[in-house]
Parts: sequence; structure tokens; C-alpha cells
Amino acid sequence: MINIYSYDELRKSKHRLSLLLFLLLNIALSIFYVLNALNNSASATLPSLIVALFCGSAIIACNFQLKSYAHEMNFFALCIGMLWAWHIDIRFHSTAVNDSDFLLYSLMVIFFISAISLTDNFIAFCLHSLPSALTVIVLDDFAHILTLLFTIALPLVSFSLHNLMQKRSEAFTSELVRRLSEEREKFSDLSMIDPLTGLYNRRGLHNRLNNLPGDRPVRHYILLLDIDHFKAYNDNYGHTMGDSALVAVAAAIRDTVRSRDIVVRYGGEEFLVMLIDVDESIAIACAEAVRQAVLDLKIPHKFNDKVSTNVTLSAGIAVMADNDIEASLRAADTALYLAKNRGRNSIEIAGYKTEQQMKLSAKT
Ligand SMILES: Nc1nc2c(ncn2[C@@H]2O[C@H](COP(=O)(O)OP(=O)(O)OP(=O)(O)O)[C@@H](O)[C@H]2O)c(=O)[nH]1
Repeated sequence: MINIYSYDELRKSKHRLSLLLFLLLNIALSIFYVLNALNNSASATLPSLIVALFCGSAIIACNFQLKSYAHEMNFFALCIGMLWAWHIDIRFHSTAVNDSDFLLYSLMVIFFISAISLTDNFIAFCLHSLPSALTVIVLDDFAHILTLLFTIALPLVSFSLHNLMQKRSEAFTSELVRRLSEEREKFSDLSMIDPLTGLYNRRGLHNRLNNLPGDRPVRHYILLLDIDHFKAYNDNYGHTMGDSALVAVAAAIRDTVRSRDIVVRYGGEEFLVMLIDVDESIAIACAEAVRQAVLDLKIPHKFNDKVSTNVTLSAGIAVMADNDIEASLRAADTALYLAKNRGRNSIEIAGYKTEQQMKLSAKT
């Protein structure tokens, strides 16, 4: 579902890809320099080898850890930029003749990499290209200072303008997505169905409560179900995956209980099931079956490791006495809190006090 979170994720994945492209291009350049050195029976420079090693390690780290390093782009750009400046200095001094063609060509290659992969990050663009640019000016003894300054200033000015326009367009799109999501929330509140999971929303629950048959005294139970460590899931797997997990968990809950039971998406990652006309043992068995069904989905959740390596949920169970949904919800919430404190992936029934209170109220 498109919302401000999925838009942010799209931007993050764009930054991740830019970082990957940046690292790959730098590896390609260092390989080119190594091959070039071999062709000329010279040895490759230390900085160009470090660049290959540094970029290779960064790619491996990005792949093997879910953590995104895209926000470290400036750091990567500065380190690699300094290494290329060092490389230019070594190669320039290793040739006997004053090779200004080499200087210009090296500078162009660095600008080319920056232009291809750092278009949406002006600071990283400068950090990557300026060390080489300054080195070239100094090595050239300021001989072609005007030409070089022009060569450096032209892309910098174009990119700062391009960057400005891109930031404005991103801010506009982000605001547009936010407003559209707000509008959709408004409409979803007016309807009775949660648009993501297809379950009832709170409005749907109240509608069903108002239409419960009241021809004979029956006992209902409330299950309050909450996914464990779901913030960590979102933070590490992304909001879009979080939404998919919510959809799968919602379907598992719906499929586990009977069709006459009312299943509600009660909050973000919180579900409510109203078990119609059951006794305590069936309510406990249902809660346990739901807990197991969610575990059996085997949705990987590495960051739930104290509990399981898959997505789990905890449940609070409470009887609904005197059709008082609010009191029952409070009791189920307290039980849920206990289930979370007991270590999660567990179910807890609200204290026997509630049961006894029920019996007392039944006698009177
Ligand atoms: N993907 C997604 N995440 C949601 C949605 N609604 C709420 N959430 C997230 O659910 C998370 C709930 O986190 P918390 O209330 O801190 O609880 P928790 O991390 O599950 O921890 P415990 O409940 O104590 O196990 C927040 O990160 C919300 O952003 C939604 O519609 N989609």
C-alpha cells in the first residue's frame, strides 16, 4: 500500500542503489588502473588497491547486514576521494615527464563517477571530486588554473542547481503522498473495513456489537493480540515488508477462528477477536491456536531473537461481562501487558477476579 513510509523506503532504496553504483564504479576504475599498470610493466599504486579493497568490503557489509549504509555516503565519498587524490599524486611523480594529459584525464574520470552516481547528493559529489581537483591544480603548478577552475566550477554549479530542483520535487511528492494518505485514512474511518487487511476496523466492531443477537444470555470473550517487536521489524525490514507481515498475520487470525467470531484490526499492529458464545477453555484454546498459527507462518524476524527468529504475537484474553466491552478491553489489555512481560509469544488470561465478578453478577 502506498503511504509516506513506502515513499520514504523508495527514496532509501534509491540511495542504497546510488551507493552500490558508486562503489562498483570506483572498483571498476581501480581495476582499470591495475590493468593499465600491468600493461606498462609498472606496479599498481597502493591507494588504487585500497580503493578496490575498501569498496569491495563496503559492498559485502551492505549485503550481509540489513543495515543501510547509504547515510554514510559522505564518509565513503571523502575516503575514496582522498585515496584517488593520493593515487594521482603517486602516478604523476612516478612519470619522469610532466604529464598534464594524465592530470586532466584523471580528473575527468573522477568527475564522471561523481556525475553518474552522486547526482542526488551534492556534498558527497564535492567530497569525492574536490580532493583530486585540488591535487591536480597543485601538481599542475597552477599553470592552467583558469581552465581547471572552469572545468571544476561548471559541473559543481550545474549539480547544485539540479540538486535544488530535485529536492523541491521530492518535497512536493512527499507532501502529496502524505496528504493522499491522510485523505484515505479519513475515508477508511468512514467505512467499516480496514483497507490494508480487509478486517473490520473499530467502526466495524461497534457496528457488529450493536447488531449482536440478544435473545439469550451468552458469554463472549475478547482476545487482544499484538505482534511482538514490530517496531524492530519495520525498522530493519522496511515498512512495506511490515505491511505484508500485517496482511499475513491478519489472514492467519481470520482463518484460525470461526466465521461467526468478529476479527478487527484494532490498532497499527494490534488485533482484536471477539469470540462469540464460548467458554473460558475454548477461548484459551483459540488464543493458543492463533498464537501457533502466526508462528507457523514462519515470517523471518531476526530482531525478535529473544523470543523466536520468526514473527510472533502475544495475546490477552478477557471475558465480556454484562456486555461491557470497555471493561473487557481494559482487562484484556492488562493480560496482554502481562503476556508481553512474561517474554512475549505467549497468551495470558485476565485474572480470575473477572471470572468471579462474572459469577457474582450472574447470581444477583
Ligand atoms: N508496517 C506497518 N507498521 C505499522 C503500522 N501501524 C503501526 N505500525 C508499527 O508498529 C510498531 C509498533 O511498535 P511498538 O508499539 O513500539 O511495539 P513493538 O515494537 O511491537 O513492541 P512490543 O509490542 O512491546 O513487542 C510501530 O513501529 C509502528 O510504526 C502499519 O500499518 N504498517
